[in-house]
Amino acid sequence: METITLLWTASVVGAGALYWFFWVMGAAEVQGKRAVDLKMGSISNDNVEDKYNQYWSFFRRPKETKSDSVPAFVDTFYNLVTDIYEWGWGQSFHFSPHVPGRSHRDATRLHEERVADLIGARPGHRILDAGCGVGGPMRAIAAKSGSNVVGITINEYQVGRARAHNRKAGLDSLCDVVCGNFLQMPFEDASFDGAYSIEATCHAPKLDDVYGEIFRVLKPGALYASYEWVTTELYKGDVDQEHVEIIQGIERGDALPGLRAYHEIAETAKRVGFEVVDEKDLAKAPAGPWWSRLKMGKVAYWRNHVLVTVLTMLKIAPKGVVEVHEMLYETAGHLTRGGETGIFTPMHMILCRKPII
Ligand SMILES: C=C(CC[C@@H](C)[C@H]1CC[C@H]2C3=CC[C@H]4[C@H](C)[C@@H](O)CC[C@]4(C)[C@H]3CC[C@]12C)C(C)C
Ligand SMILES: C[S@@+](CC[C@H](N)C(=O)[O-])C[C@H]1O[C@@H](n2cnc3c(N)ncnc32)[C@H](O)[C@@H]1O
Repeated sequence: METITLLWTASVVGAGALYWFFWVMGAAEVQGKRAVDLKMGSISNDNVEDKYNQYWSFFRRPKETKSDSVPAFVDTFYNLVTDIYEWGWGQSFHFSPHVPGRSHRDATRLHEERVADLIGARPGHRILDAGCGVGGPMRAIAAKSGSNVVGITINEYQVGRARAHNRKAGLDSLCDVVCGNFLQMPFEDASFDGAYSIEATCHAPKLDDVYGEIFRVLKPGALYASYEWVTTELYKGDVDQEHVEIIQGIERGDALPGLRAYHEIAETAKRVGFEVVDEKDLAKAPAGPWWSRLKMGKVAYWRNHVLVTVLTMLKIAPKGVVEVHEMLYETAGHLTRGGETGIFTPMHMILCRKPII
């Protein structure tokens, strides 16, 4: 083959490989975010480093002084991670039990639809999603049940993303999103027919405050279901240093003011006035391991790391993305260990009813 032909073939193959690496392999498994569109939420590019440092300074403060600043710290966290989550995970920011023979997308949807069944959502109902992210669960629940879902998130950037996804999915007549704090919600008393939260109330410094607010806005007789992040009965923090390190790693990488123990969930629900209808760790057998999706990805993580590094060097992605991506990679390790040891679950399900007085 002539040199010119060789060079020509090499450059075509090289360009094809680069295209595949960045755009095909690097695309989210769900349509939406691509690596080239990564942003840091509503943080301007010059402020990313400061915000990232501000995020870490939270963990250096004594526990008592942290409480008031939690919503702002959680908001900063979601500015930093929302796009990376969407790009590398999808529009639903939660785990689900692995279902043999089904895709991650199906397993995610089934886990969300279970909530609609638990709370008996149906057409005409107004349902609250406390901590809605970019709305993956809200769309699945509205589509399955025909109910109207109102989501609340502390992060303004997520509101924009969620509304855009709702429109694109043709579900904006059923799904609404507001920016606000679920510890002080801008909703009338007794104005919802049902409520749920998926892996969100773990961000509340005091669970009583968010459960109390949800209790207030529900109509008497209405149901509330939640998937909670908790330590299980296997957690032995007083005698096992590895347990402590895993749990602290999860807290640091997921903006948590402090993980709760599984028994605190029903205690809190009863304290604010709910009747507990059911409670179950959905991660327990026969459920497939929720953490397997995190483990499968060594090559994917490496590819993503190369991608964010190159995109940052080219100034396509903002400075700071690499650091945030590294933090998430480490967190994935802690979450996986939490799952393997059985000391942590992200799906401690509780179903409660507001009594009819
Ligand atoms: C409920 C919460 C979030 C749970 C999960 C949706 C996220 C927890 C850890 C995240 C990730 C870890 C590793 C990332 C990887 C390095 C990157 O290349 C692609 C994205 C990740 C897989 C990312 C995706 C979302 C998580 C699984 C908390 C915050 C209460
Ligand atoms: C891990 S995400 C889960 C999102 C969604 N439930 C899902 O499964 O896709 C947690 C969500 O809780 C929201 N959140 C955390 N603290 C909040 C607060 N004080 N008020 C309102 N939303 C909050 C975050 O903004 C984020 O949207």
